[in-house]
Amino acid sequence: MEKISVAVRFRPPNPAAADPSPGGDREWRIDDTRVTLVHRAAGPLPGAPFVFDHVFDRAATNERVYGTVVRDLIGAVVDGFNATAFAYGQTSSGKTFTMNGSDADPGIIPRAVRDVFDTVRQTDDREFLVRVSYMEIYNEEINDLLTLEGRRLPIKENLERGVYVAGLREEIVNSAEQVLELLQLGEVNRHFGVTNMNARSSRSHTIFRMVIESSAKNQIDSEDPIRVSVLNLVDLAGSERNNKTGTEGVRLNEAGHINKSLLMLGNVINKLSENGKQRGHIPYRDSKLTRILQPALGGNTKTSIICTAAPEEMHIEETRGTLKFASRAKCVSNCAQVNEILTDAALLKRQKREIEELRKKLQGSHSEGLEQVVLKLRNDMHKSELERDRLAMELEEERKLRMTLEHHLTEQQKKLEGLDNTSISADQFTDSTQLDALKTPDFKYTPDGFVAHRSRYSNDVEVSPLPENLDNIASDDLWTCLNKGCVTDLDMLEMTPGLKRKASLLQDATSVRYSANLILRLFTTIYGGSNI
Ligand SMILES: Nc1ncnc2c1ncn2[C@@H]1O[C@H](COP(=O)(O)OP(=O)(O)OP(=O)(O)O)[C@@H](O)[C@H]1O
Repeated sequence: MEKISVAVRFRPPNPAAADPSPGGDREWRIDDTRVTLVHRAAGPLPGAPFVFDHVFDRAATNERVYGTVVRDLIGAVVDGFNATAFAYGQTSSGKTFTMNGSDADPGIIPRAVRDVFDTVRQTDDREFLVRVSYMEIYNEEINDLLTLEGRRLPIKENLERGVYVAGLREEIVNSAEQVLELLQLGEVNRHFGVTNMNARSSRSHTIFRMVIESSAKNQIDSEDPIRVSVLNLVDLAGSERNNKTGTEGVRLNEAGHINKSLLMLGNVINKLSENGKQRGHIPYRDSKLTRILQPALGGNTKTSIICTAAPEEMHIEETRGTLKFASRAKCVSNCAQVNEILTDAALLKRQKREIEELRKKLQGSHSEGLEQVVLKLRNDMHKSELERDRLAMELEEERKLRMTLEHHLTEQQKKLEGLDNTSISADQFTDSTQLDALKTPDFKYTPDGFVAHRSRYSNDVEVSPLPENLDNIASDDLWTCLNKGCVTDLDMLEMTPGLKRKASLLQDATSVRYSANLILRLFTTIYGGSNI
């Protein structure tokens, strides 16, 4: 953001007046950048002095005014910034003199035109295309000053061009002389009128515009954007009081339009000068002047205002009004930036370059450490994933083992229940031999048969500790391990003929009990007793 630059210029006392001296008791005193109303005899009058960026007295030449206020804008315009300079002030205060000047002392416009071409010539690395247009706003209508056909031109607006005057002629120019010739043509078409205050009074606001396009001469690098900037040099019509100017008829009508549009300009400046929160809506659309100047007032433009003032005491109130306007304009900020137009290819190339720059930054010393940290984290994460998979596999195997053991347990329990429910009565047997065979051998006297001594079965079963890893032991070994102390000692066995079916029933029952017992212990050892 940068503030609008504001200068005040006092013209010499009107040489055309009967008494060319300022006259009266009061006068404006200039002290560097301060302007104070003083009484010639009594000194400063009540009221704070006005302070501006620059103040020029009657002795100031157009050359000095241009060099102080406008020259820097020309360099900026050639570099791609928009710029606007305009003269504001009451009628006959010296606006046209400041903008156009005289043969002896050319004004801002001819000086700016020459400077633009000089600067373009000095810029070796770019190619330029310069176009000019010249228009006036007369009675709130826009006329093209470079052609008589361009009358009542409409203002339009779109995203690409912003606010523009449709149908305005733009001449491509390549020298200052060419532009100055066009300007002379425009002056012929411009509305002037005779008033009591000015023999050649501007009855319209004029806007001379230079559009400057440039691109890099060396097109090897297609990334270079095209720059398009606009320089507006504006000579406003002056506010006037009818009783002073003595206008009537056409002139009165013109004066009404002039005063109204200047009032709108004042409103826009007032709004823009207010604190951001209170500012609210800016009434740019209330007049054609403020619409066309919109970018210069709070927009993307470097702007300088030269407020011209008359020194005579009879114009003190008008001058005070001009100084107040200038003071408010000083509070307005613009935000100017280089206007670049990128082709698609240029845009792509620019983005690629930005990515490359970011990548290089990442590879910088600081990011090297970061990359190592990232690498380590990635390795750690990979290890964690492997560990997670291994645990998942182990869990799955344990689950399968548990299911198998549960299945065995269920089977064995079923068998046990089957045995418990088996009650054999003596009636079921056809002879007593069969019945005897079911009796405990120890209590049966069988002199000729083999009797297996079962006394050992009453001993407590000694169960060996379970191996930690069941998979490492062959199933037979496991069985031996599990049944240590329970296996029948064959040497101790006395064979006895008996009822095979019944005997096998008993043997099965014994075997099942042991198996169930062992599986139960196995479960208790693996999962803890509560789960079973
Ligand atoms: N700084 C100056 N030095 C010498 N003469 C000046 C100066 N300023 C203005 N004049 C003269 O004063 C008269 C009025 O000036 P000018 O026409 O520039 O006023 P203006 O503000 O453009 O008026 P209007 O608004 O009516 O067009 C002209 O004769 C002009 O030559």
